[in-house]
Amino acid sequence: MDIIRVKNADEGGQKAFEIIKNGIANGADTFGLATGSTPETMYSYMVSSDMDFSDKVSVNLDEYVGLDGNDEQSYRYFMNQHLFNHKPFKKTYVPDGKAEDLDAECKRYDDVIADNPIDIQVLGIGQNGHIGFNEPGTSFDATTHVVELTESTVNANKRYFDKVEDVPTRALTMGIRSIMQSKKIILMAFGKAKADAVKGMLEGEVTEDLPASVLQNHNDVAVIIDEEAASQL
Ligand SMILES: N[C@@H]1[C@@H](O)[C@H](O)[C@@H](COP(=O)(O)O)O[C@@H]1O
Repeated sequence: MDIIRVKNADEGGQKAFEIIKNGIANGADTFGLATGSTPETMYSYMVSSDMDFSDKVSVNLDEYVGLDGNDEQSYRYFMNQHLFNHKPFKKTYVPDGKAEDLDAECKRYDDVIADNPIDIQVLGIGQNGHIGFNEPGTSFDATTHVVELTESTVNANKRYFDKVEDVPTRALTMGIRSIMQSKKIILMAFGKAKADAVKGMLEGEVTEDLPASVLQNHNDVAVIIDEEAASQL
């Protein structure tokens, strides 16, 4: 893994943006995208650039079950606000959290991923080492599936909701197997709360107990970490 140490989230977002830019110069046209506070600076750099993404495709990692794209807490809404409303893409995919048949939606999303192989996948990391919404214990062979979120994840994400009871307890997520099929992966982690997960991911054993550790088995990963996230290394 290529470990890129930066001062803060702003510099990290800039580095990630440069990797995206170089990727595009080398033919990348399908991007696996992530939500959360971590990639926000990268999206800002994309939005304020003069780049055109109108022939690019995006495939997002995950969505809360029960939230519709107009809901301000949905990941579809987040993506529209932070990127797509400013920089239109040719096509943007996010799992449908309101699908009546969630199993069928998982199958449909696997077809989307198969039809749009990801050139560059952007990831954040949860405090417990989750990627996307693949919580500890998820099989490395998983494809798109419905997950019951752990208490740690619900608590970490409650800051976006009025009260903790409003945080959905289930989500649809791309599986680890699909994430690992991306040609290139950029994982960003900023802040002290991520330090233990970052240490486990980089220095621990490869184990389903810490999903991000699977990235040790991928041959093209850039890990962008700030000083606080690197503080346990
Ligand atoms: N499903 C998302 C992940 O994709 C994200 O990496 C994680 C960390 O979020 P943040 O970047 O806000 O710390 O939160 C959520 O669980």
